[in-house]
Amino acid sequence: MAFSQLQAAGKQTSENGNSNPNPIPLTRDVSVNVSRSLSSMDKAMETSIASTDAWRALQEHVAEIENTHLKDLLADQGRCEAMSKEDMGLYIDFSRQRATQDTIKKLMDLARAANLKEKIDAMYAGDHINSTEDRAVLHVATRARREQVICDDGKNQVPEVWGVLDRIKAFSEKVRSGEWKGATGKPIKNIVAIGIGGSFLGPLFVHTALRTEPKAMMQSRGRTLRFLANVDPIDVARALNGLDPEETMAVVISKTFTTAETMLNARTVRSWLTSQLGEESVAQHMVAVSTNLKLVKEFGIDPENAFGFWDWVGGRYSVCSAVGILPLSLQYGFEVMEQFLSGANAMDDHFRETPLESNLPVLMGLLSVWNISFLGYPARAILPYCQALSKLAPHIQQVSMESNGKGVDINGNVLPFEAGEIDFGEPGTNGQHSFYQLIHQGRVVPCDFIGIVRSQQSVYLKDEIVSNHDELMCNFFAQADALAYGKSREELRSQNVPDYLIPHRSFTGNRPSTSLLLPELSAYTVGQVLALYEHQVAVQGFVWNINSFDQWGVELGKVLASRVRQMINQSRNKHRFVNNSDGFNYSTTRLLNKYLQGKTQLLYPEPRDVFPAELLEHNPL
Ligand SMILES: O=P(O)(O)OC[C@H]1O[C@H](O)[C@H](O)[C@@H](O)[C@@H]1O
Repeated sequence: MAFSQLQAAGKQTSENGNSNPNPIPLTRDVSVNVSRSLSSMDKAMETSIASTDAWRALQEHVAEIENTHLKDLLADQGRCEAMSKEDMGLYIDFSRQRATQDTIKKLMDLARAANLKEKIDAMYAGDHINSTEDRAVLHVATRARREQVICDDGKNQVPEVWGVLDRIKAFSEKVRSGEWKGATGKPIKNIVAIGIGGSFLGPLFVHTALRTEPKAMMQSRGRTLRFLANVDPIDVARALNGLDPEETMAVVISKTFTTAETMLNARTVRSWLTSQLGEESVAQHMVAVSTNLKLVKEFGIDPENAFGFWDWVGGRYSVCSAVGILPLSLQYGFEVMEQFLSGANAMDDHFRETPLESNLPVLMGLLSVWNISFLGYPARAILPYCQALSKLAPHIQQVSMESNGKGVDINGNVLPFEAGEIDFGEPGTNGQHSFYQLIHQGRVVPCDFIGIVRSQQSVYLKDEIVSNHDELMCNFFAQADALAYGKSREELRSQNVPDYLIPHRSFTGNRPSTSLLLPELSAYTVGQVLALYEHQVAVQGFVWNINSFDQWGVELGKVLASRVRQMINQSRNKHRFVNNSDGFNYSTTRLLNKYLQGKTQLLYPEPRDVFPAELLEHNPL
């Protein structure tokens, strides 16, 4: 079946009917949107997954689930066994989700109604499922084994992928061994990776995950990897502070090589380098990763020092391409990064080959659709009990929210329900002392608890009854049960809690979570976790029938920022403030003028060619 036919998912089984037994308004209230014509809404409903029998069966099933409590569901051992899965060393326990085996069966029907399997196959087959940009979605090819065949437009992409990986291996070994010399003959010890969004968050997540992993740690001894993402000059100062330009290499990472923030940061760092090492130093001190090698060359970076990737890799899915593998290989060595790629590849195989019923990303994806679209829980907390995973949530935020934060389906019809998920998270136990209060007694936020069996670092003090890592993991086990079971008023009474405190100290429980247990946090398992979450997000999007691989929503702000940029430039050059004829609304005009007035009172530096290195010297951080 062609992908365009798959997109009409749900039509086959559609029987119109608008009854929603759910007390929560899970479909959009279309009556308030006057700009939306009835016929377009009808069309949207007709083609939507929400019009299928499978969707309606789940809506009706909500009432049954509302009559259950997790403390009872957890007493059913058969259910718990059926709802725990283990594969590739990963153990995932879904038994604390507000779902029964019947729910899973109904979700499988939904997956079939959405043509989920066919859509997964279409992705691997290189169909242009990113239809608004007419692109294939093949990040799985960036971690394919050498002998795999993954085609775009009939051409196997894997040899090109390995062509770049082989170059990264050779280049990183040259730099790490000291054979590659900086402009003054010193070896390169520090890497500053300049990039934002997908050209930053994935690499930062993996870097943070590996910093304390024993093998990676050994490989990175004496080396520094820093990231420069924000266009804020404060971020420049923090990224460069204390680095010796003679020993520093900047890796400019940008899929498009046009992103305003990245390009200004790249020019700023170039100026920092050349002001101290001379114009010619760019050749030894700046390299690039991009799909736009023409612009890389125009920027002044030697094409020999540029590492390409392809338009079939979405920015937020690009960490396994040169975007992540180049800076991370420079820091940890290519061998470590190859392990990471293998882990992601293993999860890719699992996703493609495992029947839906035991497919980990599919189950995670379907259960999150259940939580969001049926139970009415739009948020999810990602809670790793592992400090090394502290940048997982920020990365998944982009993967998930930029992918599925959409208002129309893949055919452009307004969605009759809210898609997307609000993701956030912090490592445990830090989060417990911050936002868990809300999760325990306020809003219901389904949680992903992630625990590790063998910690990257081991501390066991002599007089303690458990090791430090055991202490951390006690919380991993306890929190999931606290959310599920809660604490009843009767229990509190039996503990002689005074009456007036009982409402404050009781917990409803029945709050869903998933527990994920990894044997260890190695480069390999980091790759597995990455791909698990990427595919979960794809599953959600495939079921909602949206295009998870474009991101038009980020454009409007960029266009408006460029108008403001022109205005500020004019105001600086012509020493004037904004007036009514400049085309800004009243509020923005006032805000801009407040800003410009404030700036005139400052001793503002004149534009200059070189980065004011003395700023760093005078302001040690
Ligand atoms: O890699 P670049 O082309 O510089 O893009 C960086 C980022 O730009 C935009 O914000 C997009 O929404 C992101 O998806 C992308 O990752």
